[in-house]
Amino acid sequence: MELGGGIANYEVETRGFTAFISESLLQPLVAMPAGMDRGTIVQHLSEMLKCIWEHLLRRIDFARRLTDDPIELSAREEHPVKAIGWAARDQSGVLSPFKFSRRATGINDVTFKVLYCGICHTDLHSIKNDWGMSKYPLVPGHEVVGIVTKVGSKVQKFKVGDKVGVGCMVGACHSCNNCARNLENYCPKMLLTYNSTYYDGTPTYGGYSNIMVANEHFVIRWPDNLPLDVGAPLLCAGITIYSPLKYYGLNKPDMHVGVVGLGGLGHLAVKFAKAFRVKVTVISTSPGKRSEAIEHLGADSFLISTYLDQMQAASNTLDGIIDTVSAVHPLLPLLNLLKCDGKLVLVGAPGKPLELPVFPLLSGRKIVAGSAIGGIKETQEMIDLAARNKITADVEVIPIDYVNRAMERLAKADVKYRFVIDIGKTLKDA
Ligand SMILES: NC(=O)c1ccc[n+]([C@@H]2O[C@H](COP(=O)([O-])OP(=O)(O)OC[C@H]3O[C@@H](n4cnc5c(N)ncnc54)[C@H](O)[C@@H]3O)[C@@H](O)[C@H]2O)c1
Ligand SMILES: [Zn+2]
Ligand SMILES: [Zn+2]
Repeated sequence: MELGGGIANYEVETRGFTAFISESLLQPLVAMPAGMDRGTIVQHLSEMLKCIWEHLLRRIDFARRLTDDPIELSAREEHPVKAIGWAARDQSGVLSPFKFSRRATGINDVTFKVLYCGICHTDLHSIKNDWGMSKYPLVPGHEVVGIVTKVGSKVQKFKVGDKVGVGCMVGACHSCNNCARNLENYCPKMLLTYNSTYYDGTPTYGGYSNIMVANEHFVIRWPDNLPLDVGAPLLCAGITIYSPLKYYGLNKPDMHVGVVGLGGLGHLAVKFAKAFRVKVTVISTSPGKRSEAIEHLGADSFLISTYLDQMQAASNTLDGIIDTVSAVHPLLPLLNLLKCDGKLVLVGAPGKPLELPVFPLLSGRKIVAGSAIGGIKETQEMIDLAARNKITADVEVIPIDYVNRAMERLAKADVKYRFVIDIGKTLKDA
């Protein structure tokens, strides 16, 4: 079609959308294929554009289906809600103030003011790129609690003023076999609270920030009698040990369970196992943690993993072990503690592979397994159970500007047992 001003333009129409091909775009192509007439070139170009249109439309449809929200393929700068947080910019892991934006509250979204956020060792692995998949700037934090400030028109579970939490996930496909079993945590399309790319193409940012926006499916109702600061770590550390205790049948009162690594996850493993009336042995490299484990946390016994006589005497006594250690460590001493059919469940996530000796597995039909957080339904169940049984984390509440020092101390296991950032009172716009 011929438009005004003497410039030839061509029109391509698909599903109600129209694209114009300008003469200037055509020039380089006209020059290339010798002997091809202008009409054929336009035809090829039209086909190409149609393909691109179809592809884009399919992506938009897909994103809409997933969230049921009106999706805009917007750049991150275009999000309307101004947010502040602390981000790592590279694998030095140093965190510093960061301005960014969050999407407006979609029809299925809950927006909340963040009050507290726990510091998980995963945050430390992530800012340091221990697993080789960190994208910067990276705003960590997946033990996020606060108060709802806005809800979308289709939101059913929440209203303004409610206390809520968000853990490690903010998206899943809702149609795969794992989602159908309430195991969004094992959905191949699961989106993490930070370091993932959301359906609109923007990065997800975690809870070391003043505002969160999340689809209500991924928001946890907060029980009235559960304090926010000591409850926040349940959203990752709590569910990460609760889920395998249940799934691997280690929550029966006649069981004897070992807990390896008495940190954020480990101390909650002891508390939940005791709530299940399970016998608990803590296995640690630090003799100094004995009285803490037994007198304070209620463990029944304590082993030092490097004391061979103690470990030998305890061999063949445990039904299962929850291993929360964040660094490479030997598995052989742990496998020897298991009874026949015993299960060693790894939840710690060291950056390098562990060595797995096979003979101790064969001789006792033992199992080495893994587990990652838990589904949303199970997380809600765990939070409600924790509130009923008054299970909370032992925390050191810190201001946001202490976060880099806290990371250094966490790397040395110098915290009892979880740092929690007081975001509400200490994160201010500079
Ligand atoms: N599977 C999951 O879904 C999931 C969820 C949360 C955290 N994690 C991972 O679990 C691990 C623990 O997280 P956390 O927040 O409890 O960390 P943490 O630092 O609070 O606790 C780790 C514990 O491991 C001990 N430890 C460290 N190196 C050791 C070694 N070489 N030998 C023996 N003990 C050692 C420390 O003393 C500490 O007590 C991390 O790797 C984290 O990324 C996994
Ligand atoms: Zn975590
Ligand atoms: Zn899925």
